[in-house]
Amino acid sequence: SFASLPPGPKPVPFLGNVFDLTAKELWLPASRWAKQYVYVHVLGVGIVFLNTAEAACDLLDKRGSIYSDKPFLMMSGELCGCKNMVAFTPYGEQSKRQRRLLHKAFGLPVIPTYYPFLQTGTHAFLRRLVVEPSEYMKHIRRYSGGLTLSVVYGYEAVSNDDEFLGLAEECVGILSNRIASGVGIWPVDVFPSLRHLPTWMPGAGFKRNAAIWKKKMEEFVDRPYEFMKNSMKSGTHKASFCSNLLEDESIKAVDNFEFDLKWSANSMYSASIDTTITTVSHFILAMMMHTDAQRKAQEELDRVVGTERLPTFADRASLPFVECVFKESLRWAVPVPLSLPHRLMEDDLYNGMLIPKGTLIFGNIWAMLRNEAVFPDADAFRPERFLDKVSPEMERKRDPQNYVFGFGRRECPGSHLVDSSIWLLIASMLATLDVSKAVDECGNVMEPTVKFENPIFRTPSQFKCDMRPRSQKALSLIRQSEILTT
Ligand code: HEM
Repeated sequence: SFASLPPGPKPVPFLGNVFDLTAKELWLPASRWAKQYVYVHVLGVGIVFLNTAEAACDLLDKRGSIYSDKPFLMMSGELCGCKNMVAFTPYGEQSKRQRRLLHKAFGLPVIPTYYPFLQTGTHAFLRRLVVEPSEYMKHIRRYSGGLTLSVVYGYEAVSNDDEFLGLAEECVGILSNRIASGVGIWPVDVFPSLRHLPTWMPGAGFKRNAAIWKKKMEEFVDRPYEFMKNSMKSGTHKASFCSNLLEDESIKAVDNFEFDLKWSANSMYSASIDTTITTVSHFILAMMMHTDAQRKAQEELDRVVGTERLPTFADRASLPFVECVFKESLRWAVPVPLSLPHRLMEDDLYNGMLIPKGTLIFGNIWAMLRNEAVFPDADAFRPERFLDKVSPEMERKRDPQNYVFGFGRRECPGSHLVDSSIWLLIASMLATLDVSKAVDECGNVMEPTVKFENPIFRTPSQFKCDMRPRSQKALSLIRQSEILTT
């Protein structure tokens, strides 16, 4: 018998499921179309959404040798110049070299060497937040972009309007809202000859946009790198991931080293910003909606850390409820809900279905983290769920960190950094701030309304909230942190 394709919504002739693939919250219909796996196609490009952890593990992890490629896309890769960004590089020598560099920068063993950086960055974030709480999104951007700029390039962002931070905001915005919107497939990806349309012709608007975006992307990759090289030349540089590697003669000898370094550095920088913003905004939203959970975490911090100092990594093991808040924030946020696409390199058979070579595979992380069998009352923010005693197997199954960073050989190389950086940010905010719903001029409590408009990241639109120091003592701890760290 012939194996059939996985189920999915009915396509229209020729165009396929173009009309089903909305740019907003695509993870919602993708979860509804079928329980386990969904097949759609756009202009003949096959796409599978994997809605269960089992399917993601069976295919993306266990069959990683054929499920780790990336699509070659004429529009994003070639015309917009993104093909050497780590999330776009085909599976092979280049992607392996780049991932080795990322691992050198942010692999598990090196994370503790960043603790002082993370501490200083977190305290500076708190200081900005108490001065200007309504601008929390900008402060998170400055924190996360600033952290990678300084660790990766030795560059210190001087203000929220820093030029490199602005460039990153603009470029990541173009990438996710324009270039990769929907599932990121453009007519020119399917009919490469369209690239030869003269730019002035109707229908060639994509070429004019691509030319503008490509220039921006090149600036985004080149300018921080040139800053770092110039400061090395003049001897004014701060030691950074890039400068350390450039001074290491044995590594420098590897073919394509500088090219890989430049693009890997940019990938670390660009991938850390919107993901951190999304996670921390969800945490703030959750705390203002669930003051009971906030109080419980604060009581734990007061009992374990006291109110005479700010929390540190040494406290982490003694703060089980803060850990639950951290995990639940990641689960509830699902910062990258459809992960990033992988491309299947050969025809594959799975549970009697045929998945053709070239199919793009999206792990539907949103659906996995809303699975009622593992997370009862899954839509609710309920940190206590992680305190329920369960088997070691279930313990692993319900750990959001096993999902939110994607799967297999393309899994997020920033996961260890995030585990430390966002934990400290959350613990420090809980220790010092009270978060509640904002109140308008007439004294009415304002219920937050959030929308999710970014096609790649589940970033909540900015909402109003009230954030203030828990006490005079907390405020002076925040202010003193500057003196202590400088
Ligand atoms: C809460 C924070 C973050 C989340 C939820 C997150 C999530 C993800 C996900 C889902 C993927 C796709 C994995 C796949 O294809 O299966 C990914 C890829 C990636 N992430 Fe992250 N990420 C976060 C932060 C970071 C940070 C801080 C860095 C900086 C080092 C980073 C660097 C990357 C890179 C370079 C890739 C592409 C990897 C490849 O294609 O080989 N991420 N991330």
